Amino acid sequence: MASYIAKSVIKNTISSTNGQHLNTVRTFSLGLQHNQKKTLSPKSGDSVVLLDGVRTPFLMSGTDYNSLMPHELAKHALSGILKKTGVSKDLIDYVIYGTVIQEVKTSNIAREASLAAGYNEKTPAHTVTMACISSNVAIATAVGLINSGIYDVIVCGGVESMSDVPIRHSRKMRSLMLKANKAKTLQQKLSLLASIRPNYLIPELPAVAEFSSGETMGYSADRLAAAFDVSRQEQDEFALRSHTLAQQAFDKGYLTDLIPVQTPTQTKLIDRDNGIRVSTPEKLASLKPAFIKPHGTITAANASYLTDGASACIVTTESKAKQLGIKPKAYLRNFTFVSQDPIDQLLLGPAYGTPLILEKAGLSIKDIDVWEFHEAFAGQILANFKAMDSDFFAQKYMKRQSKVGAPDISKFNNWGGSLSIGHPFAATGVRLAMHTANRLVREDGQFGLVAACAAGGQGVAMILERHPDATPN
Ligand SMILES: CC(=O)SCCNC(=O)CCNC(=O)[C@H](O)C(C)(C)COP(=O)(O)OP(=O)(O)OC[C@H]1O[C@@H](n2cnc3c(N)ncnc32)[C@H](O)[C@@H]1OP(=O)(O)O
Repeated sequence: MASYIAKSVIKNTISSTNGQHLNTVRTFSLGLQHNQKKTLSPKSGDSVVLLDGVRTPFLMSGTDYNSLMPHELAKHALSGILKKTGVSKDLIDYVIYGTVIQEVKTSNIAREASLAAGYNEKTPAHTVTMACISSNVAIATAVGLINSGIYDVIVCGGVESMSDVPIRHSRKMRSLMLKANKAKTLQQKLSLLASIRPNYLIPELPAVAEFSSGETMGYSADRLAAAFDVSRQEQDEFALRSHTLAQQAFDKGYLTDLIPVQTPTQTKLIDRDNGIRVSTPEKLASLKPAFIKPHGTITAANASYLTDGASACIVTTESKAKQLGIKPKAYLRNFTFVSQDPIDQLLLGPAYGTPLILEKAGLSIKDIDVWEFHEAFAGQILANFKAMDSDFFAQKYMKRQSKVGAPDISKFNNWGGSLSIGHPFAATGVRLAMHTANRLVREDGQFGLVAACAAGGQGVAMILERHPDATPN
């Protein structure tokens, strides 16, 4: 790690195909050339950087964040990022914040959470939603605003609370209640009351399902795993790997984006994720299928679970970071969003996004030192690997000449992932970016690739480059 920071560089600029400058950098350590690396830098102007990021502990829904409204949970991340970086609230130009299952009372949760966190009331805030990649959208939007010279310092992030999802009356009951509101006489009110039928009282529960097909994410993942011939054992092994690596990363103190939370109803400080659970192959094998019964292969243990949590990060320019005297974590080099058939390719965002982003950035799979994919389901990750490693898939579905290849597993989600750490939908994007940035430092890498799938058959891929001044804390 120290060797990277101490390296001096000689840059030979070569124009890459996408118009970015692909610089060959000769690196030296203790005066000896030992390595050759390349760096991506913008053609002109400042680089956009991920200054730093934080997240609350991610908790299984229905546990210690039970009593919090989502904006109350989000405020911990929003105040936490200011505390961690020392950036004054008055320097924040804008806030972009994601959420997926919206609390109707706080539809612009970005604003409510900023106010709750004590941000300057003069700082505008808007909410974004793109399912599980909402905080990736927040980051990408910030990069655009900064690159266009509109703002300098933007806070991005996301929150999800699955402990108190909006449960609605049935459509018929809602319509009747609205009519009752307008009824003028007692007789009109009584006649509406008399029209209520027992089935009107059945509530509408939100489902983690695709609107266009009605299929749950789990059901779709089960079909995907079967289509790519991913076995139950492979999925269980991957899930166990995720939990084991997350536990190790926590024990070693690597999860430095984690900030403790004190809720009004809890006396103890919440300072760790509570869904990490290193089990045994036998226990995992004993679990029943959760979605397609009785023959499906997705279980509670090889699926991500319903999670509460919030994240926040600061996106700014390299020169602004320098002016503030803060060492950035990483450069935000490039991103792409992808979209495909939401029925059969719902969860294949990483397979579609990875070759595109590598091409855009002028990199190859071998240049990636750190891989961070969102683990919606173990079967979904392994299906993505198979798709990425298939010439047939590349040619038939992506109209590409050949496969991009699967990630090197020794560089993949080395601190666990959404299966183990949890997946509060809109908060996960920042968690992925921070794991990437912090792993690049600890693992002495240069480029990290973040990718995730999202409802609607959408996905994201992003390239981060380690900042030479970055520290792991
Ligand atoms: C783009 C995207 O991200 S799409 C993904 C969106 N997210 C989703 O769709 C969420 C998917 N997950 C879910 O819906 C739920 O977590 C489910 C349906 C899979 C499981 O829910 P539940 O049945 O409530 O899970 P629960 O926690 O009770 O666990 C069931 C059993 O598995 C066991 N179990 C769960 N996790 C583990 C584990 N890691 N190791 C060992 N056992 C485990 C539990 O102990 C329990 O065992 P028991 O029956 O012997 O008591």
